Amino acid sequence: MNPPEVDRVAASRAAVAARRARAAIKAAIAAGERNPLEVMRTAFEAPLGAEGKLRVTEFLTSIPAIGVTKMQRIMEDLGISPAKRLGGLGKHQRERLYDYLNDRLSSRQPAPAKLIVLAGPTAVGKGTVANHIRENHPDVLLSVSATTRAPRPGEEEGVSYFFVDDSEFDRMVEEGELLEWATVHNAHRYGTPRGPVEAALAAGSSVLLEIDIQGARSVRRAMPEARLVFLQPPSWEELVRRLVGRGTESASEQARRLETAKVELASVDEFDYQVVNGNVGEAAQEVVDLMKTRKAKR
Ligand SMILES: Nc1nc2c(ncn2[C@@H]2O[C@H](COP(=O)(O)OP(=O)(O)O)[C@@H](O)[C@H]2O)c(=O)[nH]1
Ligand SMILES: Nc1ncnc2c1ncn2[C@@H]1O[C@H](COP(=O)(O)OP(=O)(O)O)[C@@H](O)[C@H]1O
Repeated sequence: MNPPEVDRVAASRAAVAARRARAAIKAAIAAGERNPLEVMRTAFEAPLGAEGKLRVTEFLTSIPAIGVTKMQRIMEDLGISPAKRLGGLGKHQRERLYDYLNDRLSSRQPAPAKLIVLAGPTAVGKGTVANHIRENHPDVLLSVSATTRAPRPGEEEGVSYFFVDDSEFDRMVEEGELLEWATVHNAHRYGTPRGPVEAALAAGSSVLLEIDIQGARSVRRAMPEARLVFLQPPSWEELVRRLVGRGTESASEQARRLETAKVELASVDEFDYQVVNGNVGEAAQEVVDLMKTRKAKR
């Protein structure tokens, strides 16, 4: 071998060894054998060592409680670019990341959630579970949405929804009165009035939003402390049965909603909790428990 080739071989061996060292650190974090905070301290002291060369993205996802979605959110919240390595973080980024993980890892039990978003596919029973909570847990504020759709028989203004026309909805959007809003099922606009939610939270009450998945994503951006609950059907067949059994949509609309439901079911990983709506009372209790008790994340 001539000298440049020797250099290349040595360099590629060093690269393989470095990759192995990083993989070993990640495996040790994942197995609980190394404390992520200690790994960070080592990285900051020796930015060119194996710990320092770990990408922040791979470091975070090796921590058992953090999946890819959560990692992306942390990176976004802390303003860290995905290319960064632990050793390459600036002083403020180091402090923010360290404090974030320190808080998260040292409080073994999360605080009760005050703001819960209940979302899930069409006809899974979101409205039914929310109604059960309204009737049995009067201390929980159920946000009343504004909508541009017409009232159905039996629906009450200000209880089921605030029924507004397009121009009033435009005004609410323009004046920032909505915490989030979305066009649902390609048909009508729905939005969460900001005032009552903020007032209830300020007074220390628990608030439940029963909204669609786009809305859940918007609330997460606007209020990162919100916990997102995905209501699951016991099975796909049962979801179809509920949609057809409700009988409020035409056959073609049912088919369209079921197509959307497939996409919606695939978004479950974005949520903090899953609750299966087998029995309405039990599902409602599970949701309420998230607000009232210190319950471990699942
Ligand atoms: N983003 C958003 N979605 C909402 C809001 N209020 C209701 N929704 C959603 O709008 C969808 C349609 O609700 P509705 O017209 O009552 O018909 P449903 O499909 O029979 O429940 C449901 O998925 C609700 O979760 C809201 O304020 N914001
Ligand atoms: N746990 C449950 N078991 C059986 N049927 C249910 C259950 N929850 C809801 N349903 C029924 O399923 C249908 C859809 O429920 P709904 O609350 O309107 O769904 P969503 O608000 O998610 O669109 C309704 O006919 C409702 O009575």
